[in-house]
Amino acid sequence: MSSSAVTAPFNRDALEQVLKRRFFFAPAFELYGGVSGLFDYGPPGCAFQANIVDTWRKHFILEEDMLEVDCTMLTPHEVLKTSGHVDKFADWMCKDLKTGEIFRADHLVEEVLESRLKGDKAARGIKVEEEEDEDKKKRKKKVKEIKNVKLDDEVVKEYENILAQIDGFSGPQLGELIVKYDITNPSTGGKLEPPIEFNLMFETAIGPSGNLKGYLRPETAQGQFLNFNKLLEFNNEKMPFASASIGKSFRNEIAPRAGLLRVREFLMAEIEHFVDPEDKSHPKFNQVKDIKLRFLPSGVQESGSTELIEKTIGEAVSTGLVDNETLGYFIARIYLFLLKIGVDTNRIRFRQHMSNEMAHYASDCWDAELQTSYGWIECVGCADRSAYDLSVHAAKTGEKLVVRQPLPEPITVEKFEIEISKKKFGPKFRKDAGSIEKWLLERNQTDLESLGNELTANGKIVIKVPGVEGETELDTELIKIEKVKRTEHIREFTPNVIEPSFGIGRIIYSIFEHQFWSRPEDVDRSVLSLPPLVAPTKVLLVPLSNSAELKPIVEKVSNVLRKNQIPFKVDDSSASIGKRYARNDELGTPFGITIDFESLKDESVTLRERDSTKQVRGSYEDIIDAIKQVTYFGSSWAEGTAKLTPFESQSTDA
Ligand SMILES: Nc1ncnc2c1ncn2[C@@H]1O[C@H](COP(=O)(O)OP(=O)(O)OP(=O)(O)O)[C@@H](O)[C@H]1O
Repeated sequence: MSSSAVTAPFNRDALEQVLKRRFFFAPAFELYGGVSGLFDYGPPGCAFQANIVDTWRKHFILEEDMLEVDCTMLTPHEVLKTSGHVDKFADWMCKDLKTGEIFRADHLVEEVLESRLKGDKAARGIKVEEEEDEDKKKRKKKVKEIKNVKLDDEVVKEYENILAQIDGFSGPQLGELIVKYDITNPSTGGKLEPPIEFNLMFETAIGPSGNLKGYLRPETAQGQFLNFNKLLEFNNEKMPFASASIGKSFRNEIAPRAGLLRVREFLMAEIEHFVDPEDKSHPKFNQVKDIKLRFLPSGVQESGSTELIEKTIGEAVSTGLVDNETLGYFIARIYLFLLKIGVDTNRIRFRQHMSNEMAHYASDCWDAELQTSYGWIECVGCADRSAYDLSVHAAKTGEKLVVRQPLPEPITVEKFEIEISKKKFGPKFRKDAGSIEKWLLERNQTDLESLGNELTANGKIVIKVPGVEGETELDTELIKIEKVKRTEHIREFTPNVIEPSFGIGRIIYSIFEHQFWSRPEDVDRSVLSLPPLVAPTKVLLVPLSNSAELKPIVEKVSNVLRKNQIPFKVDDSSASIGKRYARNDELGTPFGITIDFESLKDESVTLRERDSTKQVRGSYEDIIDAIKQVTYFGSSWAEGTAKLTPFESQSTDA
């Protein structure tokens, strides 16, 4: 049973208590008061995460023959400068002039406008569903903003319009909104400074001299790009291909919040799929084309709406809503993965980045967002990053990051080429000769055409080379730029990159919310309906009593479970069987095996299913086989246990 089948409203407080009590995760360094945005995973959290990662590896890496790499988290400054992170990986923050309190500007605008809209609804007598978790209650007490004030209809429209596009505003635009709507520190009403940029990377120095500046990586992608040539060679130069990486990333978030949803250190799983820019079709697109998804296109958001459009991924690609087949293929595969690990199908949407939100080099970008009690949360990003990353690293290092493919037929091309008179260059420019030469050789065809035209017209060109003092003048004695005809046998191109990027912690937390419910007969008995495939422990082994007589058969069943590599736990405590099962329902353990005195006679045991509490009986070997079928081979409970005998005579859930 999934939570969607249960009528009781979701109770975040209750979920948080279970997650804490069962040590799925907890604030790190709690003994020292904790540090915002840092969390430790306990045993069930670790096992759940490991199973999700294992499923991810099988679903993506195994399925697509991807090449996994494990690159370092410490990254030199130069790499992240080239990738653009040093200059642009920032969020906008604003400071309360008086108290020094710091807010992330877009989140502040969002929260304040949302709370004003709620107040407006209340004033109009419209019922608003309120989350009543501790965190929110505390904040509500502090937030002076939330008043039941009716707003003008026009203002309501403006607010809704802004909220629909909240991810797309620049810092100065957020500053204007803060002034226009008189947004202040929600807890004190204090005035705020205009938003300023805050770079999210943790800076450090590599080595004892302190001379080599570095950062903890904010994503795993750069290591994959830098190993492109080695990976292409490993792949026998075959295209397209994908690399993948799973590892920690670090972001110094301005205001970590909402538990695992916004943290400062988190596990990422990222794919870089390298594809021919002239052919972004995907050979397996047919397999997914009929999958129906819910889309929130950029145009809809820009018109101030959040209405979802439902269509198949095939239609989305053929109508141009999603830019290309490969991007569409990954969107569908992301969806299937999320379903497999326990995300509720009704609470997934794919939101397109608006043009002002998308990186300038990206050609299309969609986020898989999951609905939680904190709103819609981006859990997977899926972007077509074009040739940006490989191009900038190639330009910086002078190393070609390209694919070379033999052409079926030779072709004749006309190209601008530059000829440098090295004999004259050295003596004339001395130490700068290398930099100037490198700069010239990095020019693309458009640059060369205009430089060539200038050289022909004026007999010289004047250029500014970074790192070379003043301007550099070059005449026809030093360089020639001419259009030449050549026959080419090889096509050389920089691949484009489609990048699905998963935040494992955000997905984990969303699944907790999607699969948490309470038994209708007793609200204090909560269940985490984690799919057997990813549940931390698959089986709870429960001897009916702790009589020594049952020990040998418990040992026997344990050994077979161990031999089959099925994670299990024995609970031979003196608590009632019902209590023992209730504990494990909270841990998401999908199956229970009860061993009783009958088992001594014929080695039969009872198998209980967590969600329905249905039971079947059979030999322990058949029961373990059924567990294997349901857990690892996709059988339903009914299919997996078809050969076993329904067992109803005694309820173990009492
Ligand atoms: N602070 C964070 N805590 C947990 N997960 C994160 C965090 N930042 C990013 N992620 C995860 O990494 C994935 C890829 O990162 P990406 O750079 O696309 O996120 P982002 O657009 O910066 O996220 P946001 O806009 O929410 O800050 C996200 O989809 C998300 O699942």
